[in-house]
Amino acid sequence: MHIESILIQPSLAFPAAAAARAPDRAHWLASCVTEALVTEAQLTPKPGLCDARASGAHIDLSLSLLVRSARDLQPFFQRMATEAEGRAVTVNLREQLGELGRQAEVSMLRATEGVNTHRGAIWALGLLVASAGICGSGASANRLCETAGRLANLPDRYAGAPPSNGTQAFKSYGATGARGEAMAAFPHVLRAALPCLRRTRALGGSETEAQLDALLVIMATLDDTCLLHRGGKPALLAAQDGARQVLRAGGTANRAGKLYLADLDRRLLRLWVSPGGSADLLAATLFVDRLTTLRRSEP
Ligand SMILES: CC(C)(COP(=O)(O)OP(=O)(O)OC[C@H]1O[C@@H](n2cnc3c(N)ncnc32)[C@H](O[C@H]2O[C@H](COP(=O)(O)OP(=O)(O)OP(=O)(O)O)[C@@H](O)[C@H]2O)[C@@H]1O)[C@@H](O)C(=O)NCCC(=O)NCCS
Ligand SMILES: Nc1ncnc2[nH]cnc12
Repeated sequence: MHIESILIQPSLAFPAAAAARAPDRAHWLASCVTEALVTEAQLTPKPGLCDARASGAHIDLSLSLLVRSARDLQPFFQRMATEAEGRAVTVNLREQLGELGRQAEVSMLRATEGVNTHRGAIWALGLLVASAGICGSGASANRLCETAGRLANLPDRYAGAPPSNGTQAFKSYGATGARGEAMAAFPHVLRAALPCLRRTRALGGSETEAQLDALLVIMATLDDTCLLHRGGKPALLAAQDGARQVLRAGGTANRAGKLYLADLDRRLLRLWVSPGGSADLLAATLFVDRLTTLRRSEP
């Protein structure tokens, strides 16, 4: 291949020095993000969300669209990991990641013909994949979330402040949404979902049951702006109460828990609301779990 044609390839458009440092690890990290997003999308039956059965409380979503979106985003996550590799947590890095995040959002909307499939996931998993680049292999879940939180707390001069569901949810309900969760170092991932995922597995539950329980434990306390902006406080409370009811019944590995889960799904569909932020945080949990339990497979 001629040198000029290499230089204009989009996948090589980022700093050559950074790309040369650890392309294999960045590629692997990005493939773990995609795997986490696809696993979340395929997980069935999720309450109110799009899954392998149906579109949930969405007219414009499908499992194949979520999978396409997850695959489309992989090169952006790889660039975020490459960019962060071995760097310190600085405003400069935060702004570079913000630019990549905005480019990823544009690409997602192009790939899905305007459907917002993964805006929250780009934010949460973008910060976490960058954190994995900064921390290097072998970092604990605690360190990964704490480093991602430090990045989220830094200002990004170029972010702009377009009106969004998040800003509206903050004005109306004081909910800090996706920003607040990241700035607090992902407490729903670290202290709720990850322990829950591992507990259900340890108790002999199936992988599906463990992932569903992890989703429900997030839903039980998260101020999910997707629920708030479509259904207000009643939708948020219905989702939180319903999730707690399943967990109190012993989770989805139990018969009663399964029945309450089906009940919750019906309630959310009746209200026509969907916990999209909780779905993103489940994907974030699966990513952190993958990085902290299968270290031997890291390049
Ligand atoms: C910093 C941003 C996240 C700002 O975004 P925004 O101001 O909109 O903030 P939030 O609403 O709080 O969150 C954005 C998305 O995050 C998900 N989410 C919601 N609540 C939480 C929560 N408590 N914790 C974590 N994550 C949360 C959620 O994403 C999912 O839902 C989306 C689908 O929603 P839906 O309502 O169906 O569709 P819409 O089209 O939005 O609604 P309609 O109006 O059509 O009804 C789907 O995307 C899921 O992913 C929230 O939507 C961030 O966006 C930002 O600044 N980005 C720039 C890039 C950047 O800086 N990146 C940094 C490095 S990676
Ligand atoms: N499975 C899903 N259904 C609806 N919205 C989502 N956002 C992220 N994952 C989702």
